[in-house]
Amino acid sequence: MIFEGLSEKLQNTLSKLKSKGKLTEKDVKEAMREVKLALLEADVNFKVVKDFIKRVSDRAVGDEVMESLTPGQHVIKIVNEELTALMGSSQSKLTFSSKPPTIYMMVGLQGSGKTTTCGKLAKHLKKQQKSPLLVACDIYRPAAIQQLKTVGGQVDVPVFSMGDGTSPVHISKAAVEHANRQGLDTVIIDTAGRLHIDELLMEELQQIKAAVKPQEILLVVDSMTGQDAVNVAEQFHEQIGIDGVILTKLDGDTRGGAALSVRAVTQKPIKFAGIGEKIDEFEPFHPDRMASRILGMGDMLSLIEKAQSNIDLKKAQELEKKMRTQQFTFDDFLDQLQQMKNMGPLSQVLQMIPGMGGKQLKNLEVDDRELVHIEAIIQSMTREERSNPGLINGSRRKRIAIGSGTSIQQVNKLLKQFEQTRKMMKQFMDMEKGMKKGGRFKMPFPGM
Ligand SMILES: Nc1nc2c(ncn2[C@@H]2O[C@H](COP(=O)(O)OP(=O)(O)OP(=O)(O)O)[C@@H](O)[C@H]2O)c(=O)[nH]1
Repeated sequence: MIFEGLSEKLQNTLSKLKSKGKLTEKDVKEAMREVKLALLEADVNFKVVKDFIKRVSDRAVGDEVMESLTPGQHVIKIVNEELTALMGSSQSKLTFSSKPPTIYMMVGLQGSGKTTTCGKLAKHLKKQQKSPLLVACDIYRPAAIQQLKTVGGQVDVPVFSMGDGTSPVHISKAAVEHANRQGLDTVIIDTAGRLHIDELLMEELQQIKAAVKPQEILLVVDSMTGQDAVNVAEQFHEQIGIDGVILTKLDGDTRGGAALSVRAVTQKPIKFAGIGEKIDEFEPFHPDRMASRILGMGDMLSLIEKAQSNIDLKKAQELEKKMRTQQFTFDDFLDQLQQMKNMGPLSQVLQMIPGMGGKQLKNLEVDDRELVHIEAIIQSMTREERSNPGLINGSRRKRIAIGSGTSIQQVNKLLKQFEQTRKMMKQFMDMEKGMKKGGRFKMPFPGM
């Protein structure tokens, strides 16, 4: 999970301060020592840590404490703001060229996740009503061209390739001409990677850059490599000049060092984060939300955005009506489950809820497999049973358990949970009715 160790340590340290009505200089010093250790252990660049601690300490002593905050909360606020600033303050969006096609040149070491990320970026652009073209310029790794074609197929984006017998400079120029002819407005060039930075690679990248004058050169780095990722970024930037960074594998067991130092070291923004192997597991990088996630303050905004892009509004309205009239059935429940699954693994979704970081999540033991069981149980019910669960007597329960490959206990548990959810919804709806009208965010799925 992203920043798990760092999150836990920072939260522990800062929660000690939270409850204190008054902070002594010693309290702050001690907390900063712990924050420093936590950051170093998370593999954050030493100089970055030093500057960070200095800024936070200066502000903790110098800034006036807001009336509404305790001194402890004030320090947490400063740490949150400084973590955000460290990662770039605000979201840095992709830029587009005024004269299409806009060309993005993707660079990075072998295995960083470049090819996969090209596909993810293409899908992201498609969602913004763009028509991208993927270009296969990695002619050295035997499977790279085929891999890009597969990724292109997955996202339904054309892939331009001239095989491995033509120079990448020539391929990229021809691809831009092709995009022009076909009216494609964005071009994503997948360049070759190497295990280490070498002169030949850099020369080739410089030549492609000179030939197609990309709008942005985006460096793909593997966040699992920590400090190395930052060194790689520094070298790429020195030699070819990059415009932004895409951090991959933030879902892995990363300590977070790369995410926290790459911006400070290169002065180039992190534009996107890869958070899983699947094409959809990709999101714009928001420094403020990431900082709140690290500090266990949750990330409600990302969650709401995810819900908004994955949940069918019309269905949500119908559902609300059903909840009000207590007609919510197992079919609706299944529908909700499926929409929720579209939002990504449950553990990731829950992590965005304030207070759901680290330990709490572990205690919950969220298990996506359980969702699969629930789905199987509902699918083994007849249509009548789904709309009228009261019908499900002992023998029906047995049949459903056998049909879904689960046990009677699991079926019983689900029936009970369903009944509770229904009741809870009723209460929730009644409560809402009693509240004054306003633009509230409606809970999109049951039980949360
Ligand atoms: N967990 C996780 N895996 C990722 C992510 N992005 C890419 N990967 C995986 O990383 C591995 C390497 O990805 P590729 O896209 O083949 O890497 P590449 O950088 O194109 O490699 P070269 O073409 O050799 O330069 C693959 O197994 C991907 O599925 C991510 O965000 N999270």
